[in-house]
Amino acid sequence: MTAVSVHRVVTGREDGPVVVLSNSLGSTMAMWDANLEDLESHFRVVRYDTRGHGGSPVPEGPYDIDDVVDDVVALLDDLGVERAHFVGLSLGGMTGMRLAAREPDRVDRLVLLCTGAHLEPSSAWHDRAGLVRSDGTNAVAEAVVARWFTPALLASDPDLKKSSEAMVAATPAEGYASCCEVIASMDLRHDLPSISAATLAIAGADDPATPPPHLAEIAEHVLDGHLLVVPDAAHLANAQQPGTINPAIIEHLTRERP
Ligand SMILES: O=C(O)CCC(=O)CC(=O)O
Repeated sequence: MTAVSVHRVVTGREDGPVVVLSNSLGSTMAMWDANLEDLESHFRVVRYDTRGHGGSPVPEGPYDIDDVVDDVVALLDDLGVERAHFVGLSLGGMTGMRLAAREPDRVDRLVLLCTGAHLEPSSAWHDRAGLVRSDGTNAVAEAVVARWFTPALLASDPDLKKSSEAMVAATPAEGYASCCEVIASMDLRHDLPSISAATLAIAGADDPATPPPHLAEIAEHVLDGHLLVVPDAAHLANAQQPGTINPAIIEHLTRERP
């Protein structure tokens, strides 16, 4: 499939190293709001909406992992960026793993949050795609957000629950379903040993969607991987625990090279 020109916003230090932020299924670049200010003081920050999400085009599916990677390569080419750090959560992390394995010259360092190299069973992703195509993204919004944040946080912050469910429900059904099919057909386990970019894998201790063993597998099999498990965080750990995660990302991306 031809790459699409994704919706992007570029902010932060004009002279800083470039960091690309890649969102999760059912979200937009707004999922990085709690991380932005800290990252902008160190980096040129490129946020984008994965195809089928937010302000990006919604080509007819199905898509596969190489389609979403092609979009990132086109984005970097368009911005004249030869090589960048890449920070991705869940679907965004899968995009980062495949990009780093397939286009190693384009990726400096990687941060992979709440993601997995292979999410089974693929039938569950096809079922979710079918449900969304027939009933819309509103049909999955409440269940999805119940995995994004811990139950205690959702109970104490009804506005967060409401705005997060609205974000999922605003995702175009065809875009959401086609990205479910990216996950259904994706198996990056064979890519991991060829990822040479220094990789920080961050897990939410309470993430029911991609629990810590998924991130441990990634950290163990890439060439230079480290694992951080963040307490009191579910699937959108970056949004629930920015006070822990922002410094960890900055430290990983600015650490002196050995
Ligand atoms: O968040 C993602 O990008 C994929 C995993 C997911 O959809 C989490 C969930 O099960 O809702």
